[in-house]
Formats: sequence, C-alpha cells, structure tokens
Amino acid sequence: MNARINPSILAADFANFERDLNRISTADAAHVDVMDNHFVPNLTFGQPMVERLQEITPVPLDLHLMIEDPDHWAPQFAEMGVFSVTFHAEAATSPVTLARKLRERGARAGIAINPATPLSAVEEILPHFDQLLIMTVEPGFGGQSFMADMMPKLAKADALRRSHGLETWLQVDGGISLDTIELAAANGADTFVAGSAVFRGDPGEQIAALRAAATAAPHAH
Ligand SMILES: O=C(CO)[C@@H](O)[C@H](O)COP(=O)(O)O
Repeated sequence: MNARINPSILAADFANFERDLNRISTADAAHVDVMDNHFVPNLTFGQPMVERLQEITPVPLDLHLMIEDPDHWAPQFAEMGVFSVTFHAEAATSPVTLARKLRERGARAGIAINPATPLSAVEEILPHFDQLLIMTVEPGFGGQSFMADMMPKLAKADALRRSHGLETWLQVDGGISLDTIELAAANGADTFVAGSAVFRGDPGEQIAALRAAATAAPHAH
C-alpha cells in the first residue's frame, strides 16, 4: 500500500511557516486547513496566506476548505496552483459542478464528510472526485481524539471504490498518530493527515514512522 502522509500545518508554528514547511519536506503534501469561523467555530487562513504558502512550500499543498459557500470560493483557491482542494459535502450546493471547476483549474478535487454525515451522501458522486476525506474528529481544531467509530464508514468507502474500479484516494483527518494510523490503514485509508503527531516531535522522523506503520498495517487488499 502506498501510504501518503500529509502533515497538517494547523499544528505548525504560525510565526514560522517557512521553517516548518521545510521541516516536512519528506511529506507527500502539506495539509492546509482553511476555516471561516462559520462552517466551523475557528478561523485560520485566507486566500493571501494560502497564496504565499504556495510560493514558499517545498511540498504540494492539500487544501481542506472548512468553509461555507465553497461553490463560490473553492475555484479561487484552485487557481493558485495548489495540488488539491477538498470542500465539504455539507456545505456545497453543486458538488459535481464544483469538482469539474477544480479539475479544470488543475487541482485534484476532494470531497469531505463530517462524522455525522453518512457515506450515502457522496456515494453516487464519488466518481467525480479524486479524493474522499472522512473526518475522524469533528472539524475545527487539532489535538482531538481519533474517532474509531468512523472505521465502518471508511471500510465501506474502500469497498465502494474497489467495486467501482475507482482510483479515488481515501483520506482520514483527525487524531492520526502512531497509535491510530494502523487501524485507519487496515480499514482502507491511503492518505493520512496528522498535525500534532508530526509537529510534536521531530517532523521528519514522525513522517517516516507514520508512513512505515501505515504501510505495514494488514490491509484488505
Ligand atoms: O481538519 C482538522 C481539524 O479540523 C485537522 O487537519 C487537524 O489539524 C488535525 O490535527 P490532529 O488531530 O492531527 O492534531
């Protein structure tokens, strides 16, 4: 299994993004949590900030938009040349049209679902997406506990993509650490967002350890 590790810069030092991005240069991508204080009760990065991060990052940017009205805002983020843009199913009005717009602008298109949102909400539209993000915490803050009860949903998503021959990546986000990554990998995740677990220790070492643990996990296929 090809395990991708995307550190969340929500756990980086906000006064030292250039230094901390360089510390995760062995990661597959940097996960950037854009929060608008409406869709979630927290406020992080706006467009000028993401634009600047895109200029200085040594790794691709994986944007996670926890915002209202992604139909309006997401294409503008995609135009910055970022690697991927993921928006929430709960917030979008026309997700398929939006996925097409993101791809037209050169970004991989991702759709995210909150813990309370069932897989059925995205089942039919999954073929239009490059990535499905299954939240393993309530979105909004880093440092929360991994919700193991999301594993049946993850396993179902994995079975669905395999039965339809889809190449959709399955991303998990929230509480991913050396204690939880194997369980997520065993249930079908291939892309892992980790904030605290990476930046709490030596980021390079943590990335390598997380990748090795996910790769070694017994996997359904
Ligand atoms: O989207 C979010 C939180 O809403 C995440 O990306 C967190 O930043 C993950 O942090 P840890 O749980 O790994 O500390």
